Amino acid sequence: MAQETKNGAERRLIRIFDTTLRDGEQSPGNSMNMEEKLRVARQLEKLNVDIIEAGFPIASVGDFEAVKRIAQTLTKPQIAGLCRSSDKDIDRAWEAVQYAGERARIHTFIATSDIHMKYKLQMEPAKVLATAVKAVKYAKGYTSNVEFSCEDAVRTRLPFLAEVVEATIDAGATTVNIPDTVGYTTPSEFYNIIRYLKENVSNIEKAVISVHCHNDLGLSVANSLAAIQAGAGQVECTINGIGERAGNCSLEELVMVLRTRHDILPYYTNVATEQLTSSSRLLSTITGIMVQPNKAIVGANAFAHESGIHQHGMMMDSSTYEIMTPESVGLAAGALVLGKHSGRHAFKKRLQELGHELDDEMLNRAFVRFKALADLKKEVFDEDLDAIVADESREEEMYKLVLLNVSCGSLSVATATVKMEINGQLLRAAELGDGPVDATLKAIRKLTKSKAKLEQFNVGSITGGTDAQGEVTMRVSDGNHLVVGKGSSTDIIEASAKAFVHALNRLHYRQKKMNGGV
Ligand SMILES: CC(=O)SCCNC(=O)CCNC(=O)[C@H](O)C(C)(C)COP(=O)(O)OP(=O)(O)OC[C@H]1O[C@@H](n2cnc3c(N)ncnc32)[C@H](O)[C@@H]1OP(=O)(O)O
Ligand SMILES: CC(C)C(=O)C(=O)O
Repeated sequence: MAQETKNGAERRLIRIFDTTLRDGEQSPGNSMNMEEKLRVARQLEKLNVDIIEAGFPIASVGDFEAVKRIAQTLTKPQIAGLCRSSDKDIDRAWEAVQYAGERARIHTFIATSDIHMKYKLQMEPAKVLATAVKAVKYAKGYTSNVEFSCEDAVRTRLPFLAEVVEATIDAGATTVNIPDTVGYTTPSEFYNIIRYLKENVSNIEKAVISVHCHNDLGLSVANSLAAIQAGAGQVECTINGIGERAGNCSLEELVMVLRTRHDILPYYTNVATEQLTSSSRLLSTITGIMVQPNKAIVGANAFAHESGIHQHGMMMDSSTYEIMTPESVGLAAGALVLGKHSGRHAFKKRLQELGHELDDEMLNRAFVRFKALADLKKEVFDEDLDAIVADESREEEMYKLVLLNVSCGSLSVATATVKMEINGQLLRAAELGDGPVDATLKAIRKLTKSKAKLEQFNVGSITGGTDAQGEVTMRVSDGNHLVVGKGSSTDIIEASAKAFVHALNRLHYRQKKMNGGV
């Protein structure tokens, strides 16, 4: 487990437990269907994380099937399924993860803080302790690889936390997780909590201590790092830091802290950091949620130098303003420039570098879109490719936009004519509206008979210049589900129409899934 460094000092392995597909997916706007989850899981495998928490199998049939499929498909990482401390949850988790064979992990949890025990579980501490022990023993009946989490550990009385940790290790837990469920702790406090457990739990060396930090106060990465320094051996984190409320510890940030400051931090991870950018982009493409430009490591500006003094320094030597190289996180230097003369090989290679593995049919469709775009733009950027892939790698489409014609101006009423293919039938409608987007959405609503509500509408430019692609992101709800729709085009009205049709297709898919049709 330990690795020698050049100067003979020991480095400790920090296991990376990725929960993008479980805690990450729990946050609004981030839910994914099975195919999308599988694509993210494949990318996480390339990223070489140690453990993937693929979902919460008892939560829904869809979640169960996704965990099962991921366990059946991936060959390298351990696959964990989360479950409450109850036999039926554990049975269901095992049913899904068992396909990973020796790499299957059951992750069971129960809350241990007074607040959670009293108000949520309405259980006495002794009952919680007994339930936790029983759950771990029951899970051990299926596999030796059992993780136990004390939910809201940070707000748990320390002697009780130590008692639960000791008892669950005795019951067979091989990883014990200490979550900061509500993002409340600070680095020094969390360091002391982990040290307390190290010093007061007699069997602590028999299990790996894990931490799972939320970001409510913006401290999740700092707290995880403090826990590592206190002896934690596993960190739970997510791509782009997504997760409940303000999110989880960001995988890319934590991993790059360990890599960049290896001079003072004697730890290492197995993560292939060159895959970080692709992983981040793939997730954004799938969920439609972009990372803020100034986000550390994967934000669009993370390696951009705009001001003169910085640019001058960079020209003299990049170490003046760069503490890590763009290449180390997968931002390729000297990448092929894609334009209208580029061929399928270069196109496919760049897509792969960006984390997009498309089947032949999707690749062909995306290539046609790429050529059309290259005719309109001088240079096609990575962000343009992400948008094309987002448009093309859609789940089964009930509704297809065939044609859009809009007329508007300061003196005329906006009119939109839309032609769509619905269930193989070509239909056309025209509507007037309060502006071209309103008219377009009205016409689409008329054709699809949809009453879905537009909750949020954002338009942004993918790259610079007047020939840039506009990207529209919408949140649309049908009362039962809230989905994100995305569309891109050099024409923002067309991008809006595509985003709305994308959202309607997603709602249709969710509806079908809810009715058991998927
Ligand atoms: C901190 C975290 O991130 S925890 C993980 C959060 N993730 C999720 O909740 C995933 C999605 N959840 C779901 O789909 C649903 O909540 C389900 C399927 C898990 C449960 O649904 P329901 O049976 O309808 O219960 P509901 O969610 O309303 O309430 C939770 C129940 O679990 C109990 N419970 C909560 N945590 C635990 C636990 N760790 N162990 C045992 N029981 C628990 C609660 O006391 C409550 O019990 P009650 O129904 O007897 O009152
Ligand atoms: C179930 C645990 C690991 C969790 O998600 C939390 O406490 O935040």
